[in-house]
Amino acid sequence: SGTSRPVRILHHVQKVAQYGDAQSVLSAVDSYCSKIEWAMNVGDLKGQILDAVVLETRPHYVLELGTYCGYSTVRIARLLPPGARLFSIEMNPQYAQVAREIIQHAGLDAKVDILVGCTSDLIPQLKKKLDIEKFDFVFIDHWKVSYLRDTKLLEECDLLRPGSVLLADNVTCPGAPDYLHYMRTSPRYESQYFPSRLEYLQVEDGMEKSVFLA
Ligand SMILES: Oc1cc(-c2ccc(F)cc2)cc2cncnc12
Ligand SMILES: [Mg+2]
Repeated sequence: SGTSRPVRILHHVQKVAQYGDAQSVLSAVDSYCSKIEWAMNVGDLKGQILDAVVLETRPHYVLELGTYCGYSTVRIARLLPPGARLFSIEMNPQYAQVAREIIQHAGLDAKVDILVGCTSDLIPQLKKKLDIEKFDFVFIDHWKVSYLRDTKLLEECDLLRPGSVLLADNVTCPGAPDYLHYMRTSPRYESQYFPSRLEYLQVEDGMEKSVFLA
């Protein structure tokens, strides 16, 4: 097949979703990935947990680790007040380009910056590059082996404040056992598990919400 899966998703969004309507973009991705071909978007079921945590947190500065096609980026950005900013890190340049076009189709490109590179390289540069002090909300959804390393990097780079909320996808499937153990035993976090299902399937998955204490 000539195109990639993310490009096929983008073409479907551009064909069926209303320009400037974030909800129609989310619905287009979810219908394509539940009926035509599976893709690793957070999906609508876990997406409702993400929505609830974002609304409860009311973040001004948001960091996302792992953009893919931008589904969760749109999901989060559509709930942010004017002036709030979302920075999303994606290491695959093709994914990043598809995400930019899906986010633009949703009319949310003014709130979102996609940074292409490896989280371990970019996280230490964020304070200087973005002139940001701390992140109020972090959505972790990239490679599971990097969850714990990157969380410790956020701490070391002083990018979290008391009350910062971290929400991690896929802590059950594919799983992030070292991250879960750290979050559930560290005195620096208050952690809570939200059981759910893997996107578009009946497989068990879940999200871990962790509040940084100090
Ligand atoms: O939500 C996700 C799901 C899966 C995944 C893949 C294969 C499988 F069999 C089960 C689950 C992989 C991911 C990688 N990065 C971010 N999110 C992901
Ligand atoms: Mg995921």
